[in-house]
Amino acid sequence: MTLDAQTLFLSMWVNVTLMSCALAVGVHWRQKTSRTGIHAWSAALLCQSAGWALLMLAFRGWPRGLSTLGAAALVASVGCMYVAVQSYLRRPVRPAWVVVPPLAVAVVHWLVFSHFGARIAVVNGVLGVQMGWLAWALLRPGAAASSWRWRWLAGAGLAASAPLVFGRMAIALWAPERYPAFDSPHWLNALGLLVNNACLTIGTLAFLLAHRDEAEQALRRLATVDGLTGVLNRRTLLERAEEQVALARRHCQPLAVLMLDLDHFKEINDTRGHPAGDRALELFADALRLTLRQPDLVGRYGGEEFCVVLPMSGLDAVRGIDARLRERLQHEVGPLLGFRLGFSAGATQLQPDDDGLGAVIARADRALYAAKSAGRGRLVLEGTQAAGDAGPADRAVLPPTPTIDP
Ligand SMILES: Nc1nc2c(ncn2[C@@H]2O[C@H](COP(=O)(O)OP(=O)(O)OP(=O)(O)O)[C@@H](O)[C@H]2O)c(=O)[nH]1
Repeated sequence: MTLDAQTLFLSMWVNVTLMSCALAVGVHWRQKTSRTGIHAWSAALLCQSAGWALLMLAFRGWPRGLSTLGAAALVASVGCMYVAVQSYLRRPVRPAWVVVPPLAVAVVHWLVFSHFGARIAVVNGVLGVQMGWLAWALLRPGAAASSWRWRWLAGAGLAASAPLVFGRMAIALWAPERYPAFDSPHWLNALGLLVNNACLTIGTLAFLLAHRDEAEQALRRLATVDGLTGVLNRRTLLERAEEQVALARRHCQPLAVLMLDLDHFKEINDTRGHPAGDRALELFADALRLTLRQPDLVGRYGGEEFCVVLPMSGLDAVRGIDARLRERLQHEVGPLLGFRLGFSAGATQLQPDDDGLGAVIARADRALYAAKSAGRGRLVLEGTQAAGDAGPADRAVLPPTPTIDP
């Protein structure tokens, strides 16, 4: 069996065109997650398909114009691959890197068209540099936190293609008379078509994997994080807090739980509307996150109620957090919202006889209720007897700070 370049070309062209159409139709344009990356890859395949078709058509007529357009389309195709790669590596896309190479190649190809070696060398040189750079961006160690599977697949395909393209450039530069015409049955053409086809098929698989990984991450995020505020949702908070309680009990370490509830929140909704209420919740959660340390857990416990779990911490830490949060609300959040936001808080510590998280949260909730009953805008501490500590339990009501004035 001999490798027929025309049959190989046709099978590559049909494959690339079908993959491009299937991706464009199969991955909905309105889908929010990882939309840019997969559609950029689909556009790359479409440019490949157009580029190769134009190069073939150039043998039938208007060779200068059609082969110039074909060369520009192939370079534009690698520009679209760059957008796909940057999108999944979460790196910024420089529009100039997408637009300038195909335009420059088109101009130079048109100008040096009568010089066979030069025009082939220019196109292949630019393609080789683009592919080599992309392969490096994908394969270099520590390229991104994203999954190595798709990076490796896409990078390997590009790394295999780049030397072939550079080889074509070298022949065109130094032995143009030996350069095989694109439609001739030469082994170099057959090899190029085979590698190109394999690289694009593997690339499609790689970007589908990247797309799936990103969608999976988005789903995982949706399942663990509260959509409005970005803090943990109640279920995830309780799961992680339960683990922290078990650890604290095993190692006789302190652990504090702080419940916070916005004051007069209903009034904000009623007088300023729900969007203002939502914005207040978002800014409150942001302020809370900024006030906490990395190992602390924060979650939305109910509508305008938040729960904070502080591993390895006692009530002193709670006092500090409460004071810093009130400060932040007054000086940073208030001016952003245009009104003052206040909260009540109740806190407690893990006790040696607590049988689990439920008991600790129930005590913190009671302390929060006491803070509300005592006039809001304050912190109530309950149960200072820490795990492993034999001191008496007490309850302290911290003085109120200015509450909301909606
Ligand atoms: N905008 C908005 N409002 C919410 C959300 N979740 C709960 N709420 C509202 O929060 C309000 C809570 O009202 P209350 O339980 O009376 O609490 P409050 O007005 O803060 O009163 P105190 O806690 O006693 O100071 C209700 O009107 C809920 O509809 C939300 O996600 N967005």
